[in-house]
Amino acid sequence: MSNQDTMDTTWDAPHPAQPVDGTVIVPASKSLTNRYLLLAALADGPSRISNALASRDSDLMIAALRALGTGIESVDSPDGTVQLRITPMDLEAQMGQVDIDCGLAGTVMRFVPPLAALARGSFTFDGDPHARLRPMAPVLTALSDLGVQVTGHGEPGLLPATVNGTGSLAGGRIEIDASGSSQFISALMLVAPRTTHGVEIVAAEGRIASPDHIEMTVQTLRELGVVITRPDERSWRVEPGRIRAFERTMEPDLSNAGPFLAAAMVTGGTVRIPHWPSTTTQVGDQWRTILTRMGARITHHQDGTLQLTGPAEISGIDYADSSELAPTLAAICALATGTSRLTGIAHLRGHETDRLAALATEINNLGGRVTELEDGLLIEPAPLHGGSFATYADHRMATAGAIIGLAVPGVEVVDIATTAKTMPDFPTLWTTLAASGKASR
Ligand SMILES: O=C(O)C1=C[C@@H](OP(=O)(O)O)[C@@H](O)[C@H](O)C1
Ligand SMILES: C=C(OP(=O)(O)O)C(=O)O
Repeated sequence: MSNQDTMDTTWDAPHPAQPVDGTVIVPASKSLTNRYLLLAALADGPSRISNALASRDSDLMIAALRALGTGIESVDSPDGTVQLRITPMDLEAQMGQVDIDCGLAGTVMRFVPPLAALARGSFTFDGDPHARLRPMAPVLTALSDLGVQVTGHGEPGLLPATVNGTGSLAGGRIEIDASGSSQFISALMLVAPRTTHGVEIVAAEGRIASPDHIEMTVQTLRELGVVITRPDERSWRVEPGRIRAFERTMEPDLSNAGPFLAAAMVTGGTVRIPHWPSTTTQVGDQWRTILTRMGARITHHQDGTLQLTGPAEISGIDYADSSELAPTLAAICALATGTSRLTGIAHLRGHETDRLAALATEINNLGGRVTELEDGLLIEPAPLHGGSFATYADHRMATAGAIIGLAVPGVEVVDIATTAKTMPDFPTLWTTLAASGKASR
């Protein structure tokens, strides 16, 4: 596959002589930060988000919401975290013609168009070159089905596209094909309480991608007072009503905790992640199950710190629906002594890049034995060697390359800066962790 979206700078992945032994403060969840930001724009009063994620995706969400008339003030806290104070958008304001940059953020390109339909103006969405390849049709079609005027400017069902908002949405029943992304359903669900009659969302026949992220949307809305019922297991009825203003502290991003936990897995070291929530809607909580099955010893301490010690040998795993955890998991599997099968992730072909092709190509370039399946990856044990690891503008490809480099000498990750999408400090956090080992390996 081509690597045209990436820059050609390379980063020598740290390859420490000792197993890692460190504590990592993982930045806040992208999925929670961007959901709460959008809901604050629609809430019934000013809201506050503490420990907000500061990254490209959250910056893009903030810029998009500001362009729609939301007031967002960023205040640096003494502990180094960011607090956002949000004043809801004025749905009566005339916004005119507004351009919205989605970058490569799925949460911006899918979640913001329905919000634009509630505003007054003409809102044109576009993004990075690869954003124009990510599926958009189910969101744009659902908006059309709800009576919104939507105009595409490129290939049908892709960005760029313009949404003409009239300041209100009647609501109604819509069917959404969520086989390509859970974000299509989340997008309509997030604005549904502010429609006149509410929305009943029915998942069209077929697999529902990343279902945990839909549940995160449901739980977040319910927590803010929105009534959601389940007419059956493939539909959600969202009642019209207020979204309560709130003050919330964001959890660490448990998906982004993955690479650091992986560092302990692949070096046989120990990593501690403070503030691991005892209950959460984040898919990354599955690391506890996944990595235990692969041989890790995990303790969740009373103070909230999750501690993981990696095994001498990593076991392979059969795992379905790993969603955004898959690139990190694939990197760990490539270093396992047994075979792994990651399934239920066909929709990863529409993520930041075609992740199934990218992972197979890049791991195999380092001597790996990865086969693309129709809906996932088969990863067989093979001795890996150093080389260049291309990342295709995908932050999780970059962290996957770093994980392999920790265990294999001479791995050079192309465009490590792409990690800024959700974790701008990744290179520093990683280099510090890599240097944390005490005992000899
Ligand atoms: O709603 C969200 O915050 C997300 C949903 C998932 O998207 P898909 O359903 O497209 O996998 C996930 O992979 C993405 O990183 C974040
Ligand atoms: C798929 C991902 O992102 P996005 O929110 O852009 O879809 C991801 O972060 O793995």
